[in-house]
Amino acid sequence: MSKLDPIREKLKARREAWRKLHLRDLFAKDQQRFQNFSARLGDLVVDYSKNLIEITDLKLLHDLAKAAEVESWRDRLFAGEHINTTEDRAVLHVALRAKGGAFTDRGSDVLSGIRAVQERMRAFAEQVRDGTWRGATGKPIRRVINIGIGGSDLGPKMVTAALRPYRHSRLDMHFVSNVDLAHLDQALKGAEADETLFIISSKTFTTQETMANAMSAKAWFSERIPDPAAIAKHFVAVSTNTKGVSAFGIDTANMFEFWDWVGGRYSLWSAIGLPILISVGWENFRALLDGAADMDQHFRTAPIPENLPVILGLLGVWYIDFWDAQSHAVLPYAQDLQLLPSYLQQLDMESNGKSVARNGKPAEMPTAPVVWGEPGTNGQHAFHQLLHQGTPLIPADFIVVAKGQTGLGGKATDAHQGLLVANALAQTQALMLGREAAEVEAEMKAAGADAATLARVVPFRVFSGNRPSTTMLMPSLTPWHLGALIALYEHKIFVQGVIWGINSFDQWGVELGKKLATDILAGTGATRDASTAGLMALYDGMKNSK
Ligand SMILES: O=P(O)(O)OC[C@H]1O[C@H](O)[C@H](O)[C@@H](O)[C@@H]1O
Repeated sequence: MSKLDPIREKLKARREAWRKLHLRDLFAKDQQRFQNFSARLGDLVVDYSKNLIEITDLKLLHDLAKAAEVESWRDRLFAGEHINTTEDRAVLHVALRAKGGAFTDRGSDVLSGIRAVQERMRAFAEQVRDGTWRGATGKPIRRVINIGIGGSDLGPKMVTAALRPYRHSRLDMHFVSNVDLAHLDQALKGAEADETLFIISSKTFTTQETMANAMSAKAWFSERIPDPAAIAKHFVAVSTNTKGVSAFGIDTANMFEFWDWVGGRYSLWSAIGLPILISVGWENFRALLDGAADMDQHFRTAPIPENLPVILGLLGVWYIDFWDAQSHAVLPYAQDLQLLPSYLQQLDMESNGKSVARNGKPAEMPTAPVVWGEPGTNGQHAFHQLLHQGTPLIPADFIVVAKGQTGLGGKATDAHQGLLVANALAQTQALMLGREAAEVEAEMKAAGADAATLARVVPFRVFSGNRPSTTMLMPSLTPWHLGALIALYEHKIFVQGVIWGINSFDQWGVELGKKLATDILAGTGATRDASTAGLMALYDGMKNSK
């Protein structure tokens, strides 16, 4: 029996008690509910009062965190212990953004290496930005194409998109991840070889898709500029694999290094962030790191009841383990955060999408949810129907930014932003309050509806309410706020991994498919089962048909 079990039993009982509770009543009863159930880091405010919790529930959840030793696991992470046991690695992405302090792996300092690479990245990015980095024909770079996948794509792509107003106007940023050649084709459309910089980003420098895209990019480039010496001006690499980079034909002088203690999905703070740095410049990149560093410090020092990542982690555990929630919606009310949900899909689902605990036994409780979402208000006109009236319980994060960043300025920005924020708040209110039959009836009667119409329509216009949401509010989407927000999710996911007793930092689940794809390419894979054999035969026919 786990020492968490007695607390879990109490939480189960509380979940039963909730069958008679409604958030509408709790808000009516407690004028302080917002103050009691919100926390902040600086001006990043997290309002979790519209969640299905009372003080009793929160206290039990805090007990759960304590019993799972969240604080000691957190300290082990920051101390550089090899908590990624299956790969025997430290988990030190926090060192990449640290403002100072001491971070070691196997007793050696890691900060000096981080600073040295940051200096090289900064110098290189500065040259690309100010135009002193010249291409093969002496022109400055206009297009940057990052070739990478998973963690070597999603983080830099999401952040570069989110920091749109901070981007360098001459530099057009593209991200190619899919091995479908259509993706590279799109990025190369209209590109001039002598004005294009390719960043080949791969921790391992063996990832099939990235290597295939990098080879094709090199072939495209060499067709246009056959001089082998030109490669050094147009191709740089970001990797932990020096040999692989040299073998590919990139001068290691043009390689930006990182280390095995940086997990792919936690790597945007490392040299993998080079496209971000090139696009927004050092000051803004450093502000992004600072936001994350400040969240790290908060995570390290804030007591559990005020600790944002712990609070969010516990709320997720509450819904997944005790309310049978299977998904979690991320709804940024900021178009520039449109890629945040897909970024968080990898962060959360690749970290905690596991069913074997650290001790090699089956996990005791359900683990990571399906993470999904779209920017508001778009989602309201698509899937919010299900959030409001569907059968599953879907906790949702609403990310709200007070000031818009359109650059159009003036009244238009204010008017649009007013609409956007009103919609975000209205959604959380509607989910929480719901709408009872009596209210619907009264409104319809006042509008002149007869008894037959009421009978036909009222049940369909009822909203149960009592549907949980968390609102994260910030003044504007600055690099600092974005850094803090990403680190908040990183640590939330870590807290959940600790409570579920799983290692959030390996990803064995992605291996089998890679191996089988290799077998299928080699022609040995189709013999394993009739479905694959049948599909292969059809595929062979289709690809050869005229
Ligand atoms: O950076 P790379 O070594 O090319 O890896 C790219 C990605 O592919 C792997 O399969 C993992 O699932 C990801 O965690 C990783 O980010």
